[in-house]
Amino acid sequence: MATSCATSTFSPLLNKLTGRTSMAMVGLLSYAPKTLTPISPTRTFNFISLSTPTKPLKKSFQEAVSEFDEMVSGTKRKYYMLGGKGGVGKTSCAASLAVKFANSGHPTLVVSTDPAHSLSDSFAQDLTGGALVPVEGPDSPLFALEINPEKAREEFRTAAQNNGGTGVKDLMDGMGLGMIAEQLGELKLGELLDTPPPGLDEAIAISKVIQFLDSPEYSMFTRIVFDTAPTGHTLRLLSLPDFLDRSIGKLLKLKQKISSATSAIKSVFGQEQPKQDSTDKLERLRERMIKVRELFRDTDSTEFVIVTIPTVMAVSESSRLHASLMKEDVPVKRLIVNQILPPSASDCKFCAIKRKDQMRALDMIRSDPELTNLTLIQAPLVDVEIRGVPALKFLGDIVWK
Ligand SMILES: Nc1ncnc2c1ncn2[C@@H]1O[C@H](COP(=O)(O)OP(=O)(O)OP(=O)(O)O)[C@@H](O)[C@H]1O
Repeated sequence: MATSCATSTFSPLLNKLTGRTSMAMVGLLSYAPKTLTPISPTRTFNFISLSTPTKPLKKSFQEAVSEFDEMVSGTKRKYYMLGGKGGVGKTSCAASLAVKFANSGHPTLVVSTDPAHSLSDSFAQDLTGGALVPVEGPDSPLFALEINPEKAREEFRTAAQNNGGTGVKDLMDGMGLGMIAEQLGELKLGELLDTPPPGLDEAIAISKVIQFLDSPEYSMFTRIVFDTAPTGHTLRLLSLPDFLDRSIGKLLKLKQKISSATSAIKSVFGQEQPKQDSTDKLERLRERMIKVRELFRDTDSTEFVIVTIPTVMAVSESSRLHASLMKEDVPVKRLIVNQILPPSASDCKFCAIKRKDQMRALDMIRSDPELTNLTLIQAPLVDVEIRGVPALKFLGDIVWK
């Protein structure tokens, strides 16, 4: 008997047909447009059964559990960074993890450092503004924060310029020391300031969170979940703290040289000393960058969770991401494979072909030397958009077990 792929009303029938009782199974892909009903706490969500895989799977994959007990245990603060290719479901998985932590008793903070924020969309709540916003719904406090990358970038630019960029060059030019400034040109400071390297905004966003976390307002949070920017950004971010550390170090050294070279002139002409305040600001930024680097590598408190989908392209990118994370000594244990289709029990050719492709991608993961040892978490493709706390709770209860 043929079953349709168009609606979710077939679940009981399909379960009967397949003899499956553990999970409701729904049709996934409809060629007809589908009207989404608004999400309410009473809404029943359906998802895809994966209880009949086509091939025997290795233990961790078969169980498909994230070992959430380990993630939730202890009150010492832990950081989870979710990252992967664009559009694979990083935000949905990060937000669902944050909801799950909060419902498990952890005061939780979820932070978006992706310049293209989608946390507000995911929680169906306005979280913009760069300040902590309480998320309504979970049992324990859950706050969200979308960092404004433009603001963060501006902060760096101002601090750096006050300390050794154009400000210094102008000062030196004004004192007839332009030659020295040119000789120092090889430091490429102007370039750094005028065109900040990609990933800078995210690095500053994370460093900002670290700065916040020292304040009493943030001390209650025992779980911090980062929804990070897509892979390319994350990779650049990883090498960025070192780069910035070096660059800011150069700026500070340059400033030292300049202040000693010009001190005599300044005393003659009565020029103002550059403000100590801005040097402190730059020095603090440098220290925070070092903390970001340390945080990313701290196996006791931090874990990077890779999110992917079962396509050859996404798996290849995840493999490269994992290799880069390993190279940078960033701890990774789990890989979420999101949006998995069910075995095709219907006569829907599209679903069958799509599923076959996905199985090939899953085989790739199993044989990929970079990914094979990770705990693989299967997240099904659900038949509604994951939006709002009830939907995130639903997804979280499937993914984080
Ligand atoms: N398991 C799932 N089942 C159904 N829809 C999903 C699932 N996971 C994610 N989605 C949907 O896919 C879309 C993209 O998800 P999301 O925003 O979480 O991805 P992302 O990786 O954070 O994207 P970006 O890289 O653009 O930030 C959203 O509409 C989300 O609701």
